[in-house]
Amino acid sequence: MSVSAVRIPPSREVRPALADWIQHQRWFASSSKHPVLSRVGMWSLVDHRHQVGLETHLILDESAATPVLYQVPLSFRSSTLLGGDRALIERASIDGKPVFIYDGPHDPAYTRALLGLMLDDEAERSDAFHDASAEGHHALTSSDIRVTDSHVLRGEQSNTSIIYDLVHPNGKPAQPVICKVFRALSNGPNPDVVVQSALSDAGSRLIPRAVGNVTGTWRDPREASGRASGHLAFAQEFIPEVEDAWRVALRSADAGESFAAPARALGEATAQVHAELARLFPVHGTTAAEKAAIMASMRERAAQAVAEVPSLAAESEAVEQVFRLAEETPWPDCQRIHGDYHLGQVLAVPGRGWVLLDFEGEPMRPLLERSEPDVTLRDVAGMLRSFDYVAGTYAQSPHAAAVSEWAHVARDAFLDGYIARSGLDLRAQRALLDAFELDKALYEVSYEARNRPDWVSIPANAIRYLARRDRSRVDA
Ligand SMILES: Nc1ncnc2c1ncn2[C@@H]1O[C@H](COP(=O)(O)OP(=O)(O)O)[C@@H](O)[C@H]1O
Ligand SMILES: O=P(O)(O)O[C@H]1O[C@H](CO)[C@@H](O[C@H]2O[C@H](CO)[C@@H](O)[C@H](O)[C@H]2O)[C@H](O)[C@H]1O
Repeated sequence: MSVSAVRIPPSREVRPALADWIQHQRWFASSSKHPVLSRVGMWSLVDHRHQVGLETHLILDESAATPVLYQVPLSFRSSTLLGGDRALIERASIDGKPVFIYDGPHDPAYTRALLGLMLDDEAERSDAFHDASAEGHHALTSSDIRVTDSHVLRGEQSNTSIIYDLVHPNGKPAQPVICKVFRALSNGPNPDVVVQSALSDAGSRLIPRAVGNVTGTWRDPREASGRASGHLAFAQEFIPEVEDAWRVALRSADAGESFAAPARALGEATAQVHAELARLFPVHGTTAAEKAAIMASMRERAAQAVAEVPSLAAESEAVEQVFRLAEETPWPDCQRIHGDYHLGQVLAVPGRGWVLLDFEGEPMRPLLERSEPDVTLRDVAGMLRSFDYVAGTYAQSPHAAAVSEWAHVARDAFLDGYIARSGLDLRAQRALLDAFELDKALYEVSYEARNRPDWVSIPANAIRYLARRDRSRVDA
């Protein structure tokens, strides 16, 4: 029986079962026990068999000081989805008929329609009441493919990623695709899509090939104009059975192996991506206003970190001294960068080397700010912090001292690789690099306090060290 005609009635109300389900999702950011939810938009996709209703609801949560808008794709079936028990949100009765409502990314009808929207450049509009639309765009290099299977990527994720198994029209297996469905929506282009699509269209092998994306416009009570537009989903080549650099590094540190060669290669890859970004996007001398804004943001983060971990107040003067030194040195140019660069954002791909992911920037920054040109040293500093995190992870183990040395060697090798490929003498920019590294550790204190309180000591200890380290040495 077809349920494609079934619609949740056009009200702003969110059904109680859906409200309850949303609160338990990993991507639901609010810590409030009483979210204030309303439906502000919706669009439908067309199931190619016309048997499943596919609606994407835009649900606003106003329980926090800053309201958050979520993208919630749902599928409506007249009978149960085989193997879909864990994705069932509600068993409802609409217009006297039984309807099974599922989390869309787990329903093959939704995943197929979503990829089709991108590859066929289709557009979907909702009615006047729901006032939203979605449009698919295929990438330059996308090819003719057919979906054979799909599943949701497991693990801790702030968005929801769908992995597709695909075949070419002749039945031969095609490279699988991963499609990230952005959950928290903001006005403006998403840097993850913009930056990686540009790199991919230019033929870069240092990021996964782009396949397509979905953009949308919607009514948005958070905007002064009442409307917003931005990216809703992004599909890329999926590189199966690979590990990220964080896992590779942890294993290497645990085994007591030197990470010098991989870290050097990572430094080279990082410099290469920065060079490609400088070719594809504008580069300009950092203005006094940009410098002032970055320094102000560093001081804001320092205050925030002290608010999270009051004992860090003892470091405030030393932190300020690092910032003052940074202000006095000449600054390099501004350009597009990764923005939240760490070992978890890099894949180790046999035969291809390091491949960078997730150019979305720091999740705790507003989206529009994350698309602004920045100093490449921010990425370099992010990765230096990540090597320190490996050491921090083993801080209580019997071989803590050896892992600390492991991290020191890895940091130095990473800088060597970056310098060799970029031709920039990073060590001559030590004062500024130190400030960016301290800034990242300050950000991490707030990030960990909110997300993984057990980890706070890693960046907090780093702040104590970085604020007071001997600056007469030029190594990492
Ligand atoms: N193209 C890809 N190929 C292989 N694995 C990927 C790919 N994209 C993402 N992943 C895996 O998914 C994880 C989450 O992806 P990420 O882009 O960081 O999502 P999020 O922004 O939701 O955290 C990555 O750490 C990686 O393990
Ligand atoms: O990957 P995301 O974009 O969600 O980034 C956030 O989460 C990261 C943790 O998953 C966090 O990274 C911090 O922890 C890493 C180890 O798990 C470490 O390698 C990084 O250096 C450290 O910053 C990241 O800061 C945060 O934005």
